[in-house]
Amino acid sequence: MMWRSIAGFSKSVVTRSHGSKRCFSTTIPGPCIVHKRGADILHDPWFNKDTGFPLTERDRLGLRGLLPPRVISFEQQYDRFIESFRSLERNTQGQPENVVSLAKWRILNRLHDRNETLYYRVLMDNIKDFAPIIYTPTVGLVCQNYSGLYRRPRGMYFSAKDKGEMMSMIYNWPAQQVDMIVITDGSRILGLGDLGVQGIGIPIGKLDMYVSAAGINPQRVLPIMLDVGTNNEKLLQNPLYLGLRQPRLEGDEYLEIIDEFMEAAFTRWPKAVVQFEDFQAKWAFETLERYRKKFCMFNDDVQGTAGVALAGLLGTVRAQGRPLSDFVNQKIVVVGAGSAGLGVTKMAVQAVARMAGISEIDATKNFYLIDKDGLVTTERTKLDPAALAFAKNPAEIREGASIVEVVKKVKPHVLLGLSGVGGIFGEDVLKAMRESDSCKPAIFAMSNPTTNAECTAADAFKHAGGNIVFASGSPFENIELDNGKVGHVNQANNMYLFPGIGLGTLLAGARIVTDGMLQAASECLASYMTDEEVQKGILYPSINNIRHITTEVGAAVLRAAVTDDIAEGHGDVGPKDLSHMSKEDTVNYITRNMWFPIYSPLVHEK
Ligand SMILES: NC(=O)c1ccc[n+]([C@@H]2O[C@H](COP(=O)([O-])OP(=O)(O)OC[C@H]3O[C@@H](n4cnc5c(N)ncnc54)[C@H](O)[C@@H]3O)[C@@H](O)[C@H]2O)c1
Ligand SMILES: O=C(O)C[C@H](O)C(=O)O
Ligand SMILES: [Mg+2]
Repeated sequence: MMWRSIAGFSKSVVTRSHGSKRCFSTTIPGPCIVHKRGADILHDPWFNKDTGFPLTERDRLGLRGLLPPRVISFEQQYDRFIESFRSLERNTQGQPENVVSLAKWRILNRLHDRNETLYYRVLMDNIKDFAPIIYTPTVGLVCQNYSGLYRRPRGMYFSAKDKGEMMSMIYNWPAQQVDMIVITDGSRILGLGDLGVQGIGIPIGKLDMYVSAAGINPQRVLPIMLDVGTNNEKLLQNPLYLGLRQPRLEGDEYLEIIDEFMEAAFTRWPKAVVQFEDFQAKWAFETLERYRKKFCMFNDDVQGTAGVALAGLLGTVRAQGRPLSDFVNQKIVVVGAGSAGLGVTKMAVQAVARMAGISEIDATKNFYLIDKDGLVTTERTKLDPAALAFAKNPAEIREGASIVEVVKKVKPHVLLGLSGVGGIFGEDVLKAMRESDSCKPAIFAMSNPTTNAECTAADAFKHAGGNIVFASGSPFENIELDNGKVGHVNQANNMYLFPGIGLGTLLAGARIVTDGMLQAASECLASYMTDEEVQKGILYPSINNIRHITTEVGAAVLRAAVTDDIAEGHGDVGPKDLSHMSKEDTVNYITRNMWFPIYSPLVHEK
């Protein structure tokens, strides 16, 4: 059931990702063993080639007569799909944006359901156009409407009703091997809140990025929905809602379910990597602490986001023309003290402490944390213990001060939003950033999807000025400035790190994901951009380069796992082999192990 990775072929693919031109190699891929015949193959998206089955293969697999006679090449199938996508774009012009976005998602999803090889090929080669559909922002809309959009199952569902059954249920998954699992409980889907079982769209979208960016074999990915109920009244009232119609489990009842799932998953696939995604803050932190030393897992919202944000923050120092060591003097206001905001603040404070050789307590001096009740100070009652470390002295600025008050008083170098509240960086806040102590103030509106971004790119450049550095979690177009220059829009999204973290961890055979591995990932991303690019305000690579940056991040993560002495090797490659690899060898090893979508000859085996 397993497709071999195509040694020697994918390397050219990784470097090729610098451009957007597609190419179809003539390299002959290794065979793929299939245990079914006839129509069963046509109905299995892992093996299906649609009209692309060569005649000899049709004979061997019992497909003769089940397809129209003409054999269509992969290239022709590709072109045909792209043409139907473009024609959909033309035909839906002028229709409401949500309608168009969902229509585009549907056409891609249908291909995903039918022919995975072609799906991933069009996704990879057109990632800039298609990521906003299978990932943020459209994936948010899809989750909101999932019960209505649902046609076919994808991934696995473990519900509170499955208690005691999970160890056997996990064997219902048809693939022998699973490398990457992305799990959610649907409690905080992007900035859209509790979407219950409908949050399954997020693990699916994240794993699509794993396949396209990290070359994880799509037969070895597993999206998981842990349905412990929902507190979303609208969903509970919706007769079409597909999840458990009960309030969310809390406390030990909740933890017992997730413990059982983790035990089951790692019993069947001891070498898998599990990514936690879009859990509400309290469970994001609690599960991370509970499992990070026991299982090979990480939390993308807490740790992936932190690494991406830190890379961007270091980029803003370079963009100001200052040495990186000046990071310790940057004043940073973080709006949003949840799983993402706290993760970012913690990692950035640790970086300051390291660079300045000071304690983490002293390193918090230049950080200001704001939540829904305003500036967090030591005067705050009922403060989340994780936020306490960053609470200010109210003598400096009053408890609960608003964003605009803090910005006016602090004149920060960076204003970073992870609040989930759309438009919260209003005109007054953005205009106040003009008084920043930085020559290139940075505004990071990182909340997703687009409607939940703290401000739009256009508003940021209009009100805060053309000299800002801007980044958002969901994509915006670059802005044409009045002076004829371009206001560059960066996408500060954890997609630049999580695929590489997962890939490096997997190929290292790391037992756990250490802070050293996460730091290496962030540093790799930070140093990826050239000085020339950062001077122009370009802090992150183009999404067209995501496969290349992911390879580099994967190599950095793998090497950090070796340094931390937790790499146990992968397949035939043992820990000794890993430790003897040079940086270049590591990149080559990673590249060789990345899956690439191309039709392999199918060989039937009983
Ligand atoms: N760009 C990325 O890569 C990325 C990564 C992770 C999360 N996010 C986005 O960040 C957002 C938050 O995610 P989270 O997991 O931290 O959520 P969360 O629910 O854990 O935290 C939200 C925080 O925002 C605060 N908040 C709410 N309303 C506020 C207001 N009016 N003013 C100031 N603060 C307010 C809350 O008090 C809380 O501290 C979501 O929109 C998510 O999509 C983006
Ligand atoms: O999913 C994304 O686009 C980023 C992030 O994980 C989020 O929760 O917003
Ligand atoms: Mg997330």
